[in-house]
Amino acid sequence: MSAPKNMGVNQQPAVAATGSDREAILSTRQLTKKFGGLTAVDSVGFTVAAGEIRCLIGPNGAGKSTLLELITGQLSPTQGDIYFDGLDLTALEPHERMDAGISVKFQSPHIYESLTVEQNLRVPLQRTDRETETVLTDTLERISLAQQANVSASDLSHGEKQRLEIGMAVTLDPKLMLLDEPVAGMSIDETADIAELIRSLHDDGMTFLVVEHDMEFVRKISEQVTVLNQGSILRQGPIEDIESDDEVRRIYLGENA
Ligand SMILES: Nc1ncnc2c1ncn2[C@@H]1O[C@H](COP(=O)(O)OP(=O)(O)OP(=O)(O)O)[C@@H](O)[C@H]1O
Repeated sequence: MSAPKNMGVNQQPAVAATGSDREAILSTRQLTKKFGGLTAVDSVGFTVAAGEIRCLIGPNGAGKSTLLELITGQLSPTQGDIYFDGLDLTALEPHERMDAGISVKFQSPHIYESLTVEQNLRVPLQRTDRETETVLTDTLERISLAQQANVSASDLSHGEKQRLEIGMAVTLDPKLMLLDEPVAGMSIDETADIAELIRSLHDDGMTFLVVEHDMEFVRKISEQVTVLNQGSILRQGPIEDIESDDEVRRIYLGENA
């Protein structure tokens, strides 16, 4: 997708270019990140509609994680802008982006192994004025870990740890959740649990941008898919169009479908 035309520095497109008439919640304009001579993200103009689950796929090294890190503010762009929910995020610190309503779950678990499940969920809640006990009860139910509330996080399975970390992000009630390969290394049952969790959060209005290689999982959760290749958007559209696209199959899906 090309960058929206005639857009001033502080404007964002009102409508997501996804074939949907829903409002855009996230958009980037000419977003670029160079590491020395390598352009990891190359002038990406990209829009996610409020309330959608968008999957971002592409070969290893395509720039998917870098794009997420630009959105969270872990990385600063070499060029370009990021707009979220009416705000120009580009110069904001990661914690300010979190306060604006963006939560992230990176690829490797970032939980506190020595704390219990419940204690882990209390950590992000310390920075909010949300009603802690109600949020805790709701979140434990939602991530299906109510029975393990007092279990040490170190004793959880891989899938449970991933659910706990998504739960930690959910306690902040984000408008947009970024997930980097949430089902990597999971069993079929664990993967199905995460798909169900994402769909239930989506039903409650949360927007998702999910980087994933597992196409079975992508099919389960996402209608619109963006394909990144060598830092640029190669294709964007409904999952069935993406899966039948010859070039996408040649560079990526041939091995992963
Ligand atoms: N901090 C960094 N310093 C230098 N190069 C980097 C850095 N981070 C990423 N890269 C390079 O940028 C390119 C894009 O990497 P990125 O991790 O974003 O790809 P990806 O699509 O997420 O890949 P994967 O599917 O393997 O996770 C790669 O060539 C990678 O080696």
